[in-house]
Amino acid sequence: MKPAIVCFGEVLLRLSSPGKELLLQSPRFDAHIGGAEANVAVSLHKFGHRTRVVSALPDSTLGRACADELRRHGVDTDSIHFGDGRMGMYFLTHGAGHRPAEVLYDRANSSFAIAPPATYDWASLLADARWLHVSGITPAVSAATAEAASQAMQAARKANVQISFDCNFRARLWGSRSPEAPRLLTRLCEQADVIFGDDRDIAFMLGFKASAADARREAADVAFKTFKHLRYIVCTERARHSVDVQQLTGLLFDSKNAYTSRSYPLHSIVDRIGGGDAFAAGVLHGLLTGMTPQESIDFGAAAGCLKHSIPGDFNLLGVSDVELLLSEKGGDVRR
Ligand SMILES: O=C(O)C(=O)C[C@H](O)[C@H](O)COP(=O)(O)O
Repeated sequence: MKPAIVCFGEVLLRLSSPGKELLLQSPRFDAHIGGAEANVAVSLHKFGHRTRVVSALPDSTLGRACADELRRHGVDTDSIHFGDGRMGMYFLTHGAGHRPAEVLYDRANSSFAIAPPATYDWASLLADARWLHVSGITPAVSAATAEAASQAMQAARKANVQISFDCNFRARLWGSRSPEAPRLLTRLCEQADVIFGDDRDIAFMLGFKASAADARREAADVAFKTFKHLRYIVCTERARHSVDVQQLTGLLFDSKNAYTSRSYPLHSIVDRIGGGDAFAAGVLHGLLTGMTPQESIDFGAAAGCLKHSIPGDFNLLGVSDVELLLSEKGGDVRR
């Protein structure tokens, strides 16, 4: 069996208003399953990897249905703990025109938030793993999940499992624990081989202030000096050209070089939630399959761009879909 990619984080139920409506403008919600690490696991499975989500869900119809949905997309859910607490949820209003999208979290005291760190036996959860992926959302959820994330990463390091960490800063989630965020995020980045984060994340964690025009390179240099296991730091750049057209570019830094992807205009966006996770999964697919850094960032940016065309949090597209975009041979209809 192929070695597994383990993703540790909260699985969420998302309730979004239909179309571009405001919440409860009409009395309906669309339901999707999401969560940063689950999104990465699903996308990596679609790219041909064996993926496992480690998490905690309520032992209820909702919790079981969420796990079923992940399993439907090929993710191994056998290590999900079903216990006390409630389903973590978020409400989403899609953005339109000048109105940004809005996320309302409803996940306090969720099963994941209250699960003690000892819920997870990392030595066995990582025994067949080659990679561990965690995001900065996990330590933001609760003190218990921050400790569990740290234990997961330490166990991975000990077992020679590669680690990626997506900073994913969510101010609304940290709430009153915000003063602790830089220290807790730094502690996790110290274990990572690959960090998804930009100069704002590095500045937030390390108090660094960019002086030159190339803030991202400077931030990457600070990160390489601070985090001894770091091999790559990766981020996206989103430029807004007009109300309706944004542009997405991927950037990957190693300790010496910078690699930049093609820039993709993002118009007719169907659903932008999960675009960052699809990008991360695309870059990880590149690194896991021996692509060069340039090929990896190209694949990641194309995957992130394509996710904007898919409703829901998951990028359900496969390698050939991404390759088609990379080849620039895509057209209106594939026949
Ligand atoms: O915010 C959270 O706590 C979540 O986990 C929900 C979202 O599904 C991902 O965060 C998507 O993030 P992007 O890929 O950056 O759009």
